[in-house]
Amino acid sequence: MGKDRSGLFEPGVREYASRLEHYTRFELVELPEASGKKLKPGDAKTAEAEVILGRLKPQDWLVAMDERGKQLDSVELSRYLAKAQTGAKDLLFVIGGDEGLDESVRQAAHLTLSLSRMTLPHRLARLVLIEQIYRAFTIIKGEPYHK
Ligand SMILES: C[S@@+](CC[C@H](N)C(=O)[O-])C[C@H]1O[C@@H](n2cnc3c(N)ncnc32)[C@H](O)[C@@H]1O
Repeated sequence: MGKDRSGLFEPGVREYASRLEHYTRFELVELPEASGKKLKPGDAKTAEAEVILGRLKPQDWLVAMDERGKQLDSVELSRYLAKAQTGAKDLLFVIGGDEGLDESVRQAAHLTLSLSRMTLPHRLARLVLIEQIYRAFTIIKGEPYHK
């Protein structure tokens, strides 16, 4: 959720997005956050959830990013990606806005994934996640990036 124009993390995200193009079709979708629109936090999350779930297609595996989710190591994440490839699934990783993700998004998720038990700003979570997706593809290909 939300655009990243901070200049802090976005160059790194762009770099990994361009590296990922060698391995897969990758699209970064920045949906407008509802939290700045004078809605109560709960209402903002519900509004954002409707937009997120409205984009879900039958072939998608939704991965809800949440610090309370399951923790995988990089090799385990690479196996998850490989399994999605084998099953011809599109992975839709969703990072929440300031208020986090609505329960309905977590309920609809194929996997709720934690990057750590610590709360990260969502723009930093985006950078960490995309690096891990890139790393996972290099693991699948047996390339030396992951040591
Ligand atoms: C600022 S955090 C929201 C925190 C919110 N208070 C909550 O309880 O979810 C914004 C988003 O970044 C992502 N995020 C932050 N820390 C994370 C972590 N450790 N693991 C996975 N995702 C994380 C999640 O998608 C979260 O919805």
